Amino acid sequence: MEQQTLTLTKLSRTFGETRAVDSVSLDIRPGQFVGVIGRSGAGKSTLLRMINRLVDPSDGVIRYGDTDVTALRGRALRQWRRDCAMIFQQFNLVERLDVLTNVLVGRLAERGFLSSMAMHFTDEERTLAIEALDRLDLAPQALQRAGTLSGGQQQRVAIAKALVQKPRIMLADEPIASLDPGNATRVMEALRAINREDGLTVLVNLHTLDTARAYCDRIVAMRAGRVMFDGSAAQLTPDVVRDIYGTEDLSEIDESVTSTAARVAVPA
Ligand SMILES: Nc1ncnc2c1ncn2[C@@H]1O[C@H](COP(=O)(O)OP(=O)(O)OP(=O)(O)O)[C@@H](O)[C@H]1O
Repeated sequence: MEQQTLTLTKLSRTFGETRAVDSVSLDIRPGQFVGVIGRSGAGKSTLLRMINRLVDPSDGVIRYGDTDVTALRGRALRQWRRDCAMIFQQFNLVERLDVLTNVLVGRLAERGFLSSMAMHFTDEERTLAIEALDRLDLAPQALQRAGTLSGGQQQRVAIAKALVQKPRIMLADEPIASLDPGNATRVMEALRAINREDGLTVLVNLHTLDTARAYCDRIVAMRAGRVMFDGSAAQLTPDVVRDIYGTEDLSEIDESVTSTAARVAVPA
């Protein structure tokens, strides 16, 4: 499916006195792999949630090509949410259902209410779901209950579920924050494979700086709702890191950046 540039213009969201996102402007070109980093509370989740309209902006505009995403309502808004699939830290699967059914639930966004309720899927949809699972090395687990899989496997099921939605953008909100290093690496590699093979734009919030450096073409760093840095991993010097994390003490930076979530091995 043809992809367009996602443009955020002076996008803001306030919650009471808190400016969670404060006048953020970004252009995200088709096929980019963008990592959003910053301390807890910097506004990363709010930014992602505004893009798929789970949270409404207080101010500013989101455009996708010629479409004013901020103005979408009803059916057009549902279509947009299908166009930008979202992966969450907590996987959001129905644990008692099997893996294949969980993936097929990704197709429900296409349907009217009644056919969704019936949970009836066509052979074509089942094939699509199995192909997506196979890409993520999970076809053998298709009939297993989702709740019996490891966290990393569940997150890859969530990615398969997002893929059958046939999205144009993949948004991932701290997708590896609850995973051990091995599983975190597999999930990041799955996102990278989808980005490279399908040319899908990926926008991922990450706690860990080394993960962002290892996987992202472009790193956007936020602090107190604002973009502090926007560039490549190579441009992310220790001085910039100090600015982003707001401390002079580099050992404290290492602590805050690497200890709260899984560390990911840097691929060769
Ligand atoms: N629904 C809400 N109601 C009130 N305040 C909120 C709400 N959502 C976010 N905030 C506030 O907005 C600011 C940004 O939060 P956000 O979750 O976007 O940051 P984050 O960088 O994603 O942090 P984390 O990594 O902890 O998720 C924080 O001060 C947070 O407390």
